[in-house]
Amino acid sequence: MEKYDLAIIGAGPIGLFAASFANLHGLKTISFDALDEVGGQINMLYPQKEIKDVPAFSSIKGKKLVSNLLKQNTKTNFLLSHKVKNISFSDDNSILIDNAYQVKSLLIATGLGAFKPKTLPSAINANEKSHIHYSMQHPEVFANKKVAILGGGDSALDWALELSTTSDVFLIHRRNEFRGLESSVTKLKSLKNVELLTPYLPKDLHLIDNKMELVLHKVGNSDEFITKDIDEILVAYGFKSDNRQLRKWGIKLENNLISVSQQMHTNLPNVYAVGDAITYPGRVPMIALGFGEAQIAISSIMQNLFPEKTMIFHSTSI
Ligand SMILES: Cc1cc2nc3c(=O)[nH]c(=O)nc-3n(C[C@H](O)[C@H](O)[C@H](O)COP(=O)(O)OP(=O)(O)OC[C@H]3O[C@@H](n4cnc5c(N)ncnc54)[C@H](O)[C@@H]3O)c2cc1C
Repeated sequence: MEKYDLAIIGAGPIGLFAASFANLHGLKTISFDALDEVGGQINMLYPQKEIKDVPAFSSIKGKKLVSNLLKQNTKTNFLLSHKVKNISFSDDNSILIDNAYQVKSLLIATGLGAFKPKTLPSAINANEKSHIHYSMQHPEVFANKKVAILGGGDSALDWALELSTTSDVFLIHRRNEFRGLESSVTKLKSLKNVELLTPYLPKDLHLIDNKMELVLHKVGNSDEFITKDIDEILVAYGFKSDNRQLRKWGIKLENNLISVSQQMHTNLPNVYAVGDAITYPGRVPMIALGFGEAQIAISSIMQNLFPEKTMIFHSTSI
């Protein structure tokens, strides 16, 4: 049985920062994530976005923020592609995770839950699958190609803008209106290498000689179809998140989010929670706010584990 002071479930931005702050306090920490890479929503949804509201950076690319957070984690043991399914409590109040890891404290930083992309409903064979993508983690795959982006929300618009610098883009949405910034739509409409196709839905896909034909059906008009030659498809239909296990673990939820005290403590002994997984009056889903919650949680955990220690936050007082 592996033993740790602290386990963190979720290696999104908030779990990553919590782990590095735990490193600073000398806590032996293990961090789990269901995905095969750290970075949570940033990595999956907007690695190329210039984030402008993280303190001390006038602007920082999502990907860079995640790699900076990872660099601060010199001592964390990361266990990726591991979705935590079970937690149970021993008589000494230690916590068993998936019956293999024994920890003194647990920090839940699972965001809205383990997420999976909403996939294309049409039947797709294995060859075609290799041309269908659900994230922009590797933008180089699309460079100098014809790319169909499916969807009408923020991610579809951001990805279309990003790829318009390197590729020919078809942005395909089932409605005439997009659910995102009007300025992004105006900008996309002005670009020669971007075609907005609305209201269309993908109907069929053929892969012939490594070239794909995407057949589109005009919504509301049963016999109007158009065909586009494309190289890659980027699906931006959003993600399904699953945090059902929280209920199973006995954690008190409010509107499917975890209720916490001001110390980020849940209703269970030695179990804390931070980031988009939690709720309290006035909370907003922002990275900087989650970083502060991580500091509160780790400080509470330190005080709980080592009550005899005086927590020194700064050696000089004012
Ligand atoms: C398109 C978009 C743009 C955004 N832009 C900004 C912005 O500019 N500025 C800003 O401040 N915020 C922004 N946000 C919000 C920000 O991304 C979130 O507030 C932040 O990601 C929350 O971090 P988190 O670590 O709490 O959760 P997440 O990033 O959701 O990470 C949670 C992690 O937990 C893992 N997980 C879940 N369940 C389990 C399990 N059972 N076992 C193992 N692992 C599990 C998941 O796989 C995931 O990696 C944006 C969000 C979106 C969608």
